[in-house]
Amino acid sequence: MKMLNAIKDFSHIHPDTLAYISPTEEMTYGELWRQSEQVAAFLLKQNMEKPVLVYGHMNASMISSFLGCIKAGLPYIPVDTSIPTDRVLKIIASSQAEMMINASNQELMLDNVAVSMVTIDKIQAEQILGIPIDPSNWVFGEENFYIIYTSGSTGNPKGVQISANNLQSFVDWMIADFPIAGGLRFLNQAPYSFDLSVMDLYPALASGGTIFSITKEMIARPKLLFEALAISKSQVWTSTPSFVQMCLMDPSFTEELLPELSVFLFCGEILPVEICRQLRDRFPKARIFNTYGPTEATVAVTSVEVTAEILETHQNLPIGKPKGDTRIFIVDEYGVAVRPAEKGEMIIVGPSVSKGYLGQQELTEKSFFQYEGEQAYRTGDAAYVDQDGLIFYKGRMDFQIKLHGYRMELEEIEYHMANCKFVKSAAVIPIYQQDKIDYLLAAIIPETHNFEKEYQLTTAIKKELSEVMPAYMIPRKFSYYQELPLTPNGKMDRKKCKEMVVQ
Ligand SMILES: Nc1ncnc2c1ncn2[C@@H]1O[C@H](COP(=O)(O)OP(=O)(O)OP(=O)(O)O)[C@@H](O)[C@H]1O
Repeated sequence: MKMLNAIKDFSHIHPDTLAYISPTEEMTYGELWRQSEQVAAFLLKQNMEKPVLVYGHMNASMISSFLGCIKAGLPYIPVDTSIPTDRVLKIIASSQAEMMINASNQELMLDNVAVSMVTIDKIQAEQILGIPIDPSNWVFGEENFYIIYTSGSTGNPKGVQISANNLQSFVDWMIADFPIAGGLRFLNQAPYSFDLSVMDLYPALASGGTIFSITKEMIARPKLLFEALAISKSQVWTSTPSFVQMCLMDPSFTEELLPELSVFLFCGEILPVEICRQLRDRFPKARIFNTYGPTEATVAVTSVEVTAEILETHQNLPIGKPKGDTRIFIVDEYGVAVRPAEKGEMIIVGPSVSKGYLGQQELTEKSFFQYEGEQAYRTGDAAYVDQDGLIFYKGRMDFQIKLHGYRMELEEIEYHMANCKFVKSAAVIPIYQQDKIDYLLAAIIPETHNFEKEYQLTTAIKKELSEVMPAYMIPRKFSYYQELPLTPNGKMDRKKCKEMVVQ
């Protein structure tokens, strides 16, 4: 595989360059290559065929374990320590994994499970023969490189299989179409079980860059987070919009904190215009990109640079245009292409589309198909294309709700709310009575304001909303909070928001 060969060459020429830094650990390219050889040799000795679970949270040895699995011809499944045990068990059952590498410093107790656990220390302590690993063992072509589990609407995790070819197509695009020169520092916010992390991990390693990780403990304690950012020397920022929004709440989140930052890459959620305006003010030298994609098409497949002109001319930011090797069609409910500017479901066709969900034939057939000899995926995301060929995301089809007979999208309401003068961030929650939605409730982090009473603030927000949306879409009740919960992946946690507001 081209990418793995690039990492190999770089490790041999620059063994002392840092591949990975966290405030508690460092790992050079030489060490990364050596440790991954040991992991591979250990795995080859076990003579296994099933994917290998790699458990941990932002540990350097997670990365050497990933590469070790790949060199042994086995795909890996990243499992972050924040994933509840019950879900880990479901992932083990679904993947039929026989081995778990524990790269964390904490023990994981799994009862009655036929999976062998091994720590990195144990692997390193073994006398292992067979190094260097012959590249003929490496994962290759359509073979699976990693399997990332997404939650799926049923609550049962779905294992998205990403092949070496899928990943290579993504990495080639990142390096060719984004300002990612060799040897940059990449900030890593997303845990490895979330595919947004792939956006920093592999472009960094494939270009001789360095990954700087921030842990969930830091994210939970802004003081630690800002101390880490201050020493990170980050040049490429990759995160969800929700995460950067949290950072923007602190006035010290400016160019002075991160003087070398040159690129912001966003993915995973709607990127509000207001966030980009603030970023342009605070980081005037940095370029901002909005990218879009589902895990099923390898992280991201569209992109747009959010320039001053785009910001001036758009109230809703586009998600951009597809990468060169990929086509996106917008189709109606019968699968027929809609007319230009009409809304429909996005279908992604191209070499980074996954072969499907591991061991779930029926689910795979529902969402994946072949189109003109290429793999295609029904995203479940609504969108339209404007006359310049820019795609605009219009929410998830399954976030569509019906209230008093009107069909509407919760994300669209949230989007308009986030653009209101007095709103920093908002989640819109449908409140049910029996099986029917009774009304909508908005959970809001307000901007600083001078209203004496909350109802005055509510009136002002409702007035602003009435200028951009019909009355039936405006939430009936408003609640105000200091912060709204995020998922471990850094996206807005709608489930927790709901629990919070209906208490
Ligand atoms: N730039 C973007 N703007 C708006 N929405 C986006 C953007 N990028 C991604 N998304 C949304 O995120 C979805 C992909 O996210 P991901 O593959 O992580 O799965 P998820 O459904 O968010 O999470 P999970 O299935 O694990 O609960 C896309 O289908 C889309 O709805």
